[in-house]
Amino acid sequence: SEMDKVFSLIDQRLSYMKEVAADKAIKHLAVEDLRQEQKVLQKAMRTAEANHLDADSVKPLFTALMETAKVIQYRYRADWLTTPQIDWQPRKLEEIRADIALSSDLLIKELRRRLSANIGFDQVSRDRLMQIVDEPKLSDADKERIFTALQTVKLKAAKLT
Ligand SMILES: C=C(O[C@@H]1C=C(C(=O)O)C=C[C@H]1O)C(=O)O
Repeated sequence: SEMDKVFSLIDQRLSYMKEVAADKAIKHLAVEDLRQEQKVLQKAMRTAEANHLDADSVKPLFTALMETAKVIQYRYRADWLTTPQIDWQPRKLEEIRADIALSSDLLIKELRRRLSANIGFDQVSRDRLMQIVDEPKLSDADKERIFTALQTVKLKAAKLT
């Protein structure tokens, strides 16, 4: 439903991580790419600013999203050490990253819509997040981190002129 849009976009962003992990595993690349993380964070803050959100307030959210993105990748990678099971062809990293960026942009726009309608993140919405973000490699504690970070996102303060 409309109320769950934020959570399904977060789930969508996380759903790309198995494919990212597979491409990196095949190429023997590290999971963590700090240069890319810097880019993702900068872009999220710019997009937030353009969407009337407080740019600094999206930092904890994107930090939590990138942390959980790495958690998922590390867990798949660990599994694949003992039971190699990449019997499919992942897309190139740049292609997957374009999809990830699209999910991030849509998430920010949806956050703006939601906060502008004065809909926040209460206990009921926490339970919805727990249900909708159903990435098998994430624990409830991982999801709880995302929820806590979501609660700090705020609209830009109105300018006093
Ligand atoms: C998803 C990736 O893996 C990690 C997670 C990132 C993210 O969530 O945006 C960015 C860089 C990596 O540290 C990636 O490399 O693109």
